[in-house]
Amino acid sequence: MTPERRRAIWAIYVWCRRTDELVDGPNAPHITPTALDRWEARLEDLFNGRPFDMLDAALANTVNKFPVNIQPFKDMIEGMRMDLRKSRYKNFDELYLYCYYVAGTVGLMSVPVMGIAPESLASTESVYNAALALGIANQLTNILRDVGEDAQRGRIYLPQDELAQEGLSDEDIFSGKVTDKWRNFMKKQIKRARMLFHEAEKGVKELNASSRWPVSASLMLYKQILDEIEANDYNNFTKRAYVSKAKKLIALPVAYVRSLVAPSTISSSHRN
Ligand SMILES: CC(C)=CCC/C(C)=C/CC/C(C)=C/CC/C(C)=C/[C@@H]1[C@@H](COP(=O)(O)OP(=O)(O)O)[C@]1(C)CC/C=C(\C)CC/C=C(\C)CCC=C(C)C
Ligand SMILES: Nc1ncnc2c1ncn2[C@@H]1O[C@H](COP(=O)(O)OP(=O)(O)OP(=O)(O)O)[C@@H](O)[C@H]1O
Ligand SMILES: [Mn+2]
Repeated sequence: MTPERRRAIWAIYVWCRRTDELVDGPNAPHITPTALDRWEARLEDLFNGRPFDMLDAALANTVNKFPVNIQPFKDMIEGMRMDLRKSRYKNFDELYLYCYYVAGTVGLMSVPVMGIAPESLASTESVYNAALALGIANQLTNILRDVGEDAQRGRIYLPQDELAQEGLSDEDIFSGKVTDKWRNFMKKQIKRARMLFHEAEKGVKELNASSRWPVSASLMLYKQILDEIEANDYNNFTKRAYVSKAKKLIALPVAYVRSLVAPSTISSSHRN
């Protein structure tokens, strides 16, 4: 990315990390909905050019330079409120909403910084849809990787109706035994996450040329966590799926070559 864009993404990353840290970090037990209201007031202040601290100032600078909207930031805070309120999700619709709040929003925050290629003929809406898909896919992957860890905190970020369809209950998650029922359930969840990564891939080539490589690389790296869950024979209860340094290094040149694909132009959109 260009140095300016890189700094902007860094500022967004830091704000997201700090927001997540409120509910997941060492101070989490003291975090009340009121504390999140205060965090939201700070967000509004920095969007109005009145940052509270140095890190807020970095984001204030970013929203000055790029046409970033405040809504996805507010939505992420809403996701943290949701996380404080509930620890079960009835169906995929409910889980999707949570994933939008805490991760789809990251895609919406990033596109105005990454920029859409000036020569792209894709609709703005379709690029945002791809960015949303990448956020949701990442979050679903994060959830599938962390099933055991989350269960230890009493949390199950999986659709209850789909667990039931497979004959699984909360108890099965807490006992953490890899059974055929669990493998079947996991196969379907992995398939859904891969579909969303595929949706996202279509959008990468529409981004500004300098932004394609980092997005393509992070997409490939995160998607590979799904392969590692399979390689662990679906034991995401006691084994943390991770992509080795070697595989990460190999992904970089592959992502680079993919990032050279040109955006859709008149000729390519008329191809079919
Ligand atoms: C057209 C197109 C494809 C555009 C690209 C759009 C784009 C850049 C999308 C980025 C998507 C992305 C990186 C989403 C992050 C999703 C995620 C995993 C969120 C985590 C939430 C909380 O979950 P949980 O508590 O279960 O997780 P932990 O166990 O605590 O990890 C988050 C932690 C929320 C906070 C998110 C971040 C800290 C990541 C922010 C990242 C960026 C701003 C970098 C984006 C840049 C690039 C190059 C991908
Ligand atoms: N540069 C990046 N590209 C793509 N995704 C990223 C990037 N940086 C962070 N993320 C996503 O944001 C999430 C949170 O980032 P973080 O750096 O805190 O890592 P983490 O794996 O969550 O670590 P921890 O287990 O300590 O919370 C990551 O799991 C990953 O999904
Ligand atoms: Mn977290």
